Amino acid sequence: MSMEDYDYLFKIVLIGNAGVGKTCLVRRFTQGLFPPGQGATIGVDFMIKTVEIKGEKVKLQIWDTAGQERFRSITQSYYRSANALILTYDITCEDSFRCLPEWLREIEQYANNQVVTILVGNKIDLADKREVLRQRAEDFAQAQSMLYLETSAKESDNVEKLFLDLACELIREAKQNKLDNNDTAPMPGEGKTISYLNCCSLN
Ligand SMILES: Nc1nc2c(ncn2[C@@H]2O[C@H](COP(=O)(O)OP(=O)(O)OP(=O)(O)O)[C@@H](O)[C@H]2O)c(=O)[nH]1
Repeated sequence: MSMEDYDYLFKIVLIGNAGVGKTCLVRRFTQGLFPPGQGATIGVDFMIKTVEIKGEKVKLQIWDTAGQERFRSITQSYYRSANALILTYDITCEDSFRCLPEWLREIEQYANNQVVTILVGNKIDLADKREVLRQRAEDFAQAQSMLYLETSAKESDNVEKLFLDLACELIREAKQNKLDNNDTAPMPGEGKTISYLNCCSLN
């Protein structure tokens, strides 16, 4: 495939506390594996996967950021150009959920105001260790106008759906923006509600 052989190019950035499973989600999606003994990300990693949605080729640039506080100034610089953010927490770790408002402040401060954000509760294979009820997370996501999905990188649960639904939403927005000719682009600081689209759900 040549460099130009795609219809859309989107940048997706994963953020969230250390250890919630961001790298495992990316590796499951891009390489189809669950890496044993995955170490902490240093700074930022980058992977590419091209998918086809309704006959259109969509190239996804996926940026996996380190959750550790000490890398925050590096990772913040990747927010600005993101088309979508995957804000991840671990359903077995209350702390990772409690930190979400802090992450939302980061998004508010550093991301572009058109960014599509999806909240992801990872590690649903560890159901008996769950600390954050699904309803609570759904309510939180809805209050913040975010999409919500629960995944397991380990069991490959909802991982394809996560990235394909996002790609689908980004295509929809790109087409809409073209139609609107940017007349209705939100003003800085104006919130944006995203409707959830299931147009290319796999399950
Ligand atoms: N049971 C289970 N464990 C998972 C899952 N996803 C990730 N893990 C484990 O959680 C730990 C952290 O995973 P990472 O993918 O490195 O987490 P991260 O969010 O990228 O962490 P940082 O790079 O430090 O920000 C590893 O031990 C993984 O094996 C999952 O879906 N289920």
